Amino acid sequence: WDVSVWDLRSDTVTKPCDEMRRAMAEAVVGDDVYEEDPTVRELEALGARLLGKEAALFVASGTMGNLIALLTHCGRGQGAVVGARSHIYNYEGGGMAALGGVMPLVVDDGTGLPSTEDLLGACRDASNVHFVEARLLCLENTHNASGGRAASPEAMEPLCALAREKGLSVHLDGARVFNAAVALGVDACRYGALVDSVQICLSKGLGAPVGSLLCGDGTFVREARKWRKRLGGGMRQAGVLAAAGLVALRSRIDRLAEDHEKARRLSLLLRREGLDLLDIPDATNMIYFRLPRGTEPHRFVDLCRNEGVLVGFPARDLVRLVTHLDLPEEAVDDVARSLVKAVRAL
Ligand SMILES: Cc1ncc(COP(=O)(O)O)c(CN[C@H](C(=O)O)[C@H](C)O)c1O
Repeated sequence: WDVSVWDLRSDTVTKPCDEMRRAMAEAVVGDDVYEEDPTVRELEALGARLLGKEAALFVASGTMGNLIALLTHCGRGQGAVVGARSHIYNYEGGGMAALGGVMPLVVDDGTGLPSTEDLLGACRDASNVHFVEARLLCLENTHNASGGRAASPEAMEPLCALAREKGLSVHLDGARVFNAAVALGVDACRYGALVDSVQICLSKGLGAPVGSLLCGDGTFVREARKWRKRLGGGMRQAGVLAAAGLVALRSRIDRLAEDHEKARRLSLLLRREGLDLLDIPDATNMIYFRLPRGTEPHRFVDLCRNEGVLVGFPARDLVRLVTHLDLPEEAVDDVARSLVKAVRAL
């Protein structure tokens, strides 16, 4: 592995392998706006099957998949219940408001999932002219800001049942749902069965260069396809990209356990050297650790880069490390040594 720098900023940095590049070059393609690209159709069918949904739509990114779900489920002035620390609420440019006029109804998701009490509190009496009508509950699994924490289907079930009882649809931001499924040893279908729509990323731990799938029932996906077109997301010969996604879904799901093992081992090594790691229940491929108070983030990032490691900074004194398939197991010890050296140099 002749790599000068190990990139642990995110699992979004994974690059397509030779197998994907061959599949991309050889992909049979057609015009996907006419729904005639056979490789896109095959990818959508496989994604839907893996999540136990009727249909799926290939989209350019996880953000686009989540946005299309919000626009399909909610009308202008209606509310989507979102976690205060969720990606949808914090890192998608406010698309739900900017493009959909959808009102975020923010609840605490400190443990990765909101409580049923907070969900109930967000579902206010829509007949009262003062209140926003909640139409959608958005969940995130694994939960990024909680450290890539995986939630079990059992943990999600009461929220989904209450949402249904209150007449809300449920969307799962499943950018890393396969990390959750693999970490907890459950079939991803069990998550799909709990929700009305689920967005899965092909371009993170699964290693495809581009894209996500938005899965749901046929009616939902037909409406979502219309929203994708309105957003300019209708793609022509996208089978070139979908071919990589097929390799990802066919052969990169189970190996996510390797990324989780790398994160476990790296955590052990960093803890042993006294770094202040956050305890993450049901951890997957992420590590968060605190820096000494008052550390200038950019100084630490530079120190790490000088030691050959790129790190992420989700909050002022919090460092995030994400393991992935482009970080080999044998590099973990080097990464640990480099990070400890950078902390010691602060
Ligand atoms: C839970 C979740 N849902 C959606 C997305 C958006 O996916 P993309 O739009 O980047 O494909 C992300 C990306 N997360 C990225 C990362 O973790 O490095 C950054 C923060 O945007 C995500 O973590």
